[in-house]
Amino acid sequence: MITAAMRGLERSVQRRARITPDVSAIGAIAARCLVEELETWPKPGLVSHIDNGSHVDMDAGTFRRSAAAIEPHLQRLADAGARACGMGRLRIIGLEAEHAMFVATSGVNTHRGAIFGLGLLCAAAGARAGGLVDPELSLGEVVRRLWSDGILDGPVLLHSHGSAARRRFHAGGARTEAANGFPSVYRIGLPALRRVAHAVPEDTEAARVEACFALIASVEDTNLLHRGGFDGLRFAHDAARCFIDAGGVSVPGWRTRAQSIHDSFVARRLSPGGSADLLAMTLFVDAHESPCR
Ligand SMILES: CC(C)(COP(=O)(O)OP(=O)(O)OC[C@H]1O[C@@H](n2cnc3c(N)ncnc32)[C@H](O[C@H]2O[C@H](COP(=O)(O)OP(=O)(O)OP(=O)(O)O)[C@@H](O)[C@H]2O)[C@@H]1O)[C@@H](O)C(=O)NCCC(=O)NCCS
Ligand SMILES: Nc1ncnc2[nH]cnc12
Repeated sequence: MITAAMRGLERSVQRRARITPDVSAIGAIAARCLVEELETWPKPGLVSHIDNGSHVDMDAGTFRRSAAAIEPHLQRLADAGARACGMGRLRIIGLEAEHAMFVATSGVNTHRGAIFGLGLLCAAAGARAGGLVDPELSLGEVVRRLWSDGILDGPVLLHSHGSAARRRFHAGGARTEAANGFPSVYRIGLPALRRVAHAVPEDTEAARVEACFALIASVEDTNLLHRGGFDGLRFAHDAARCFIDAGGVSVPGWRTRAQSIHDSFVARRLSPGGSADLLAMTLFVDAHESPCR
């Protein structure tokens, strides 16, 4: 006999199933988002399946190998989230993922920022799929509630380009973004992605390009600071903002304009790697929180 309580449980499980995939699928979804980020063009200064942007030491193959190598670790982070692990355990898995990335790329840093941010979102998706948190909470909010103290108290990398840029320019970088629940994803990336996905559903790449430019226009990207200082960051913000304010991908000829901005970043050796990571995170959150998928 089905009781009212069982019916209520069934309804709540169905509602969660609509927005929460199986824990075992989370790593594969995350890796797919990394590949979708790569296969987005034009992305100012960044590597894609079309060209290497402002980079001489990596290409699309390097990024594909990196994404494949870190996928099992992204899944381990999801499993750890489902087991209610704390930041100490997540950090150990994150460092093992970084090691796997460096082995796969022969020492090139392709995805350190993505391992950190996307990894935390995978752990949050695991916690949500495992029923440890309110299923209505966004993934960013789960990260903020469960791990923000551990994120901010974690050991500082003394020798990364990012930490040098943060010391010199007092930028917040990847940790601040994560500890605050990924405001750039929720306030900038997702609205831009969904605006275009709604208007032009057949061109998913256009939606990713719009989200990428919107992110570059506002993120305090430590990679841009590392390569171009304040002037480089300002140039990137202004160029991307100009593209979005002129109508972005809704205006005919947008690809040519986007390509010329891409060329102007390459001419200055600028690379917004943090915004690329945030694009992958935007795609991941969209895959988990879009009610109609
Ligand atoms: C906590 C860490 C993230 C520490 O890293 P770091 O001290 O370096 O901190 P950040 O500068 O804040 O950023 C780290 C990377 O995050 C990306 N990023 C930059 N700005 C932002 C931002 N505003 N918001 C979010 N994310 C951001 C960016 O990653 C991308 O760039 C990388 C390429 O960098 P690099 O090699 O330096 O640059 P190149 O230009 O290629 O070098 P050259 O050619 O000039 O030589 C690439 O990885 C992209 O992903 C920042 O680099 C974290 O690393 C840490 O502590 N990890 C330990 C594990 C852990 O705690 N994990 C938690 C659970 S998963
Ligand atoms: N496509 C890309 N190009 C350069 N740096 C990146 N970091 C993450 N994705 C990137």
